[in-house]
Amino acid sequence: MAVFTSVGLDDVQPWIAQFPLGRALALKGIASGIENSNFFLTTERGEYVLTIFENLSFEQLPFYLQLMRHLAERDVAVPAPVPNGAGELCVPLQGKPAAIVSKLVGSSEMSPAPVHCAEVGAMLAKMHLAGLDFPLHQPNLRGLEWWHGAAPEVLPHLSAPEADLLRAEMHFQDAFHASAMYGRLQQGPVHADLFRNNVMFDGERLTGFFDFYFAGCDTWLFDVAVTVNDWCVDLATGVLDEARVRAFLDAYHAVRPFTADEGEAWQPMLRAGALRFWLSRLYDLHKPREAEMLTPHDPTHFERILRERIATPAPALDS
Ligand SMILES: Nc1ncnc2c1ncn2[C@@H]1O[C@H](COP(=O)(O)OP(=O)(O)O)[C@@H](O)[C@H]1O
Ligand SMILES: N[C@@H](CCOP(=O)(O)O)C(=O)O
Repeated sequence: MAVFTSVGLDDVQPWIAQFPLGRALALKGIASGIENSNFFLTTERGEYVLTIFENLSFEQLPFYLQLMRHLAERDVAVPAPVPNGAGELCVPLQGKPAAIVSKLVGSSEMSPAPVHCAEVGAMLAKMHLAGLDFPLHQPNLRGLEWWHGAAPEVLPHLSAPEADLLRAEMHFQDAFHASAMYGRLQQGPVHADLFRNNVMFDGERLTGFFDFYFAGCDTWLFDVAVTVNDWCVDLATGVLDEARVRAFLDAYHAVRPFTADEGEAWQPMLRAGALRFWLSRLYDLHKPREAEMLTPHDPTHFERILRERIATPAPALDS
């Protein structure tokens, strides 16, 4: 259940008058999701999604909402936030920040084939290029610095082999992030959490990326690695499916060619993408936030992926 703040049509009616959407006709809570309260909202002007943010503050939201607006204006398939009459994208509802965005058609593709991976790869490259002139900056808040804060907190909860892996990978990633080659990688706004459940498909047609609330500025290749580690993986073993990886990378490369530095950084970056989610899942399991709402995801899935990426080279990038 993912409606943490309950709102009814009567609460929304006076509030929605500030938006150019006409009257609210229906409001229905959305069951999935773990961070925010989401509702399908029907108004006289069409179908929207209303989100009440449970953990993010008014100060944090402009980066995410402005980024979505920027991308939507450049034809990237993302929900477009609707400004109110004063041009604000985020306004209080029940004392919490809230926003209305356009509703994407379709549903998540949880068993992707190469054709779906190609769609995601091409749209991700388009998104990276469209973000080049986005003026706001926020670092990836789940990047190397966060890993250094989280690792000592989770280490006491790990078995000896897990602790050895975590220490060794942190050491490896420190060296990778400090390298001249890493410093030359193209950076910009990235989604940073583009898992299967954060993309909509209508059949084989991608209709949008959503859930931008882990977005930040980081290397484009990190975004590619995070996405490939989810979309192209055999969920039971963590092994990459070559056909899906090739479809994804070829489609990305056709829109935004990979560089030679990215080719060199690819294997360590896949490990970085696995470490990031192993760590955050460990952290959520052992150090739950006070406002934690649902059962945390299984960390061993990403431990398996990390071990697999260390043991077996992934298909190479073209450059
Ligand atoms: N713009 C949108 N268009 C259509 N459905 C959406 C949109 N945004 C969210 N949803 C639906 O709401 C669900 C929860 O959204 P999500 O952003 O993943 O929540 P949370 O941030 O709480 O994890 C999604 O699985 C999707 O079904
Ligand atoms: N994708 C992350 C968790 C973030 O949850 P989301 O529903 O907001 O995408 C993970 O799998 O650990």
